[in-house]
Amino acid sequence: MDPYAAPLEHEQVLVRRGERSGLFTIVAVHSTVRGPSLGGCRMWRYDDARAALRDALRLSRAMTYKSAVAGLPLGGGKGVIMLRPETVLGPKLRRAALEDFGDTVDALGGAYVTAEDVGTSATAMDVIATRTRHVTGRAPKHGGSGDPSPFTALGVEAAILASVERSFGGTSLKGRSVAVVGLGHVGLRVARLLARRGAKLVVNDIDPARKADAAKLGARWVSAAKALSAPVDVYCPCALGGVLDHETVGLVQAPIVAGAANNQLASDDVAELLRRRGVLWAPDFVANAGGIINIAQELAPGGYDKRAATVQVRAIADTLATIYAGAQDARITPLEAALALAEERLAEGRG
Ligand SMILES: NC(=O)c1ccc[n+]([C@@H]2O[C@H](COP(=O)([O-])OP(=O)(O)OC[C@H]3O[C@@H](n4cnc5c(N)ncnc54)[C@H](O)[C@@H]3O)[C@@H](O)[C@H]2O)c1
Repeated sequence: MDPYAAPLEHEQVLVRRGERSGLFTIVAVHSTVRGPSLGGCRMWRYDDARAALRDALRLSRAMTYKSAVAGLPLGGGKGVIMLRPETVLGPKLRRAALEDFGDTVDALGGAYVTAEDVGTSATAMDVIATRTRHVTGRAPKHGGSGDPSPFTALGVEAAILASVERSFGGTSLKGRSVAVVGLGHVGLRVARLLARRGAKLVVNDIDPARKADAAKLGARWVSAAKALSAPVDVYCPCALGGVLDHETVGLVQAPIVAGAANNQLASDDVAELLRRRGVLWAPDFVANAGGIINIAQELAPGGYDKRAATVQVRAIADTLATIYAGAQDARITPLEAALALAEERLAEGRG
């Protein structure tokens, strides 16, 4: 059985071949129960249409849970512009594909609102905005909130503080050690925030060019394998997903895992393996919601307000504390507690 199979429980899935680019654009609207479905537009190479559709289905579902747990008045959706392995993406074709995607978004009449994701940027959102008004994450000069990464990083910091408080009884990071893997847009910012709080850092990135950043932070550079099994207080995955599976979970020495990466668990049952090992895992879709919380502010009646966004992002710590307490009371994993909270909020939306 395909371990990554996506259940079809969506409200709408629209697949269109773009009239300008000839490329397939897909939008999956998982839920609009709490509000318009919001999720990024991924421009990515796929071997076949099934893989592209599966991505849209899985990621849109995850967005429903992420926004519900964060208490946002939003549902979950996701867009995909499907490139073929052989597609040569010059500036003309890129623009044509983004315009085509804009038409697909517009055809949904506001049920889906797009944002940036892997392969797209604030500039891409400006192109999409020539075809539809259902766009967020545009550059600040266009009234948007720009790059979401600083807010995602702030949310991960809040998640780490809540986890440290739960495990050690205080939020001070002085003398605490953290292994950050992936020093990209989010990870490097997280590392900076933690260094400022006095944490000792162990870091890794697949890209050796990041060693200079590590040196500036006074962080110790180790291999990815060493970072995973480092005897630190917190393991903070900020690269790609699937890092914790049935094999790697046994290597984790840190009592806390909290990071930005999406889909950290290769499968949901890994959450129970972590619990049995006494590892506190901050569900990824709770810890990394800072970016979407910030973007949601663009849709607020008064328009984008950075200060309000910051307050809401910091509240990820409170959400996580509630999830941890609920998990302990019910003797379930933080993942199950987070999903239960999401279901509760979805039920409120339906009621
Ligand atoms: N950017 C956001 O606002 C945001 C929001 C929510 C979730 N996320 C998730 O957080 C993660 C990081 O996002 P980002 O925007 O910083 O991406 P990014 O591409 O800027 O950074 C990822 C970093 O990880 C490194 N990397 C990749 N594979 C690696 C590996 N196997 N071992 C070590 N390092 C590796 C890359 O070299 C890069 O420096 C992703 O999983 C993303 O889906 C990001």
